[in-house]
Parts: sequence; structure tokens; C-alpha cells
Amino acid sequence: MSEPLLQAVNLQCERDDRMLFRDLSFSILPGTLTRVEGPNGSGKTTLLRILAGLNDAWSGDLLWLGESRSYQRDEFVRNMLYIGHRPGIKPLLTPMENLRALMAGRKAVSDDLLRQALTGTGLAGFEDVPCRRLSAGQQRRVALARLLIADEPLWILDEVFTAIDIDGVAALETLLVQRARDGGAIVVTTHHDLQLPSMQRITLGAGDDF
Ligand SMILES: Nc1ncnc2c1ncn2[C@@H]1O[C@H](COP(=O)(O)OP(=O)(O)OP(=O)(O)O)[C@@H](O)[C@H]1O
Repeated sequence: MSEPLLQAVNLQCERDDRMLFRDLSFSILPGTLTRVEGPNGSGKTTLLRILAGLNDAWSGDLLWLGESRSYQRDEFVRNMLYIGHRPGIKPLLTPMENLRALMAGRKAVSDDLLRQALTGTGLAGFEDVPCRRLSAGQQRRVALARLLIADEPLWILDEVFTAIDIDGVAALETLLVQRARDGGAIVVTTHHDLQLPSMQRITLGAGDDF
């Protein structure tokens, strides 16, 4: 069995005097899909941001390739792709400009490849239109085009299915399954009923039903 990329050991996080989770331990292995699930407000986004290194209000241990992540922050950041629940797209920039900005500091990618990625997410013909003139789903697709050129071994994806139509969801599911088959590790949270095989599930606390 391969070595975990990321290991969480006894993670604990409290917000506004409310315990979101405690004693939370799990491993993220190469070639696996992990779904973080739970009701609204249970801490899914908080956990994903902790895993991505974007939230420091937690205790416990996080190991990257078996060593404390805090000693290898730069290497971790280089090897992890995070897409948050907001698309993170700049409205005044075009899809091409946004995608180029999202790749800044990562591997060099030609404009041809960026255009191919935008075509792959259904944005052919919109490459050079300011994003403020695109729909919510199209803006989300600009962010998702990043996945078509990503080679980071760990993807952390928060609610990336939001505003995506049925065909887009199916294409994204296929992409995630293929990525896991190719050895990538993916952590997702979504309220969609995902059709993904053999997912590890991390379930956070129950909320009040209404
Ligand atoms: N910026 C913030 N400051 C203080 N508390 C916050 C902040 N953001 C979220 N919280 C609180 O943290 C808890 C967990 O929020 P989080 O966004 O992680 O939940 P979630 O499971 O992702 O919810 P949802 O399914 O609605 O997206 C909530 O009770 C929320 O009120």
C-alpha cells in the first residue's frame, strides 16, 4: 500500500465556543477520493481550509508524506491544489487572464493549453470575454478549467459542483474518477449526490433538521 500524502491526527477545531470536530484522524492516500460530508455549518469548509493550510485555528497534527506539514509548508503548497466554494474569479479579467493568473507560480503553460482547458470546460468562444459578463456556472467553469491542467498530487475541492449543469457535473465526476485512477488524491465536499465509486467518507457532526 502506498504512503499517505496527508495524514490528520486528532484534529480539533472550535469556532465561537462551538466544537466543530475533535479526535478526527484520517489518511489521504494517492489514488483515492475522499468526501467530507455533514449538514450545513458542521465544519466541512473549515476542515478543507485547514487541510489546505488556509486556516490555522486548529490543534492536532497534520503530516505531509509522513513528516509534520509545518516544516515543509512550501513543498506542501506546491503539491496541493485548492479550489474554494467561491469560484475565486476576477470579474474584470477574461477567462484566459483568470486562468493564467491561477497558474501563476505553478508550471509554465502555453496559451494553447489554456485555451484547450477552457474549451474542455465548455467555454470555447468565451475565452476573451470579461468574466463579469459570464453566468455563475460559466464563472465556476473558468475555475474548473484549472483542473484540466493541474498536476498537483493532492486536490482539495470545496463545493465545486455548485451552479454546474447536469452535463458539467457528469464531466467533472468523470474527471475526478480518472484523476484518482491516475494516482491523484482528491478531497471533496459537496451537497450533490455524487456518483463516484469507492469513496472514503469523513462525516462531520449532525445539525438540526428542519
Ligand atoms: N469567518 C467565520 N468566523 C466565525 N465563524 C465562522 C466563520 N465561517 C464559518 N463559521 C462558523 O463555523 C461553522 C462551520 O462553518 P463551515 O463553513 O465550515 O460549515 P460547512 O459544513 O462548510 O457548511 P455549509 O454546508 O453550509 O457550507 C459554522 O457554525 C459557522 O457559523
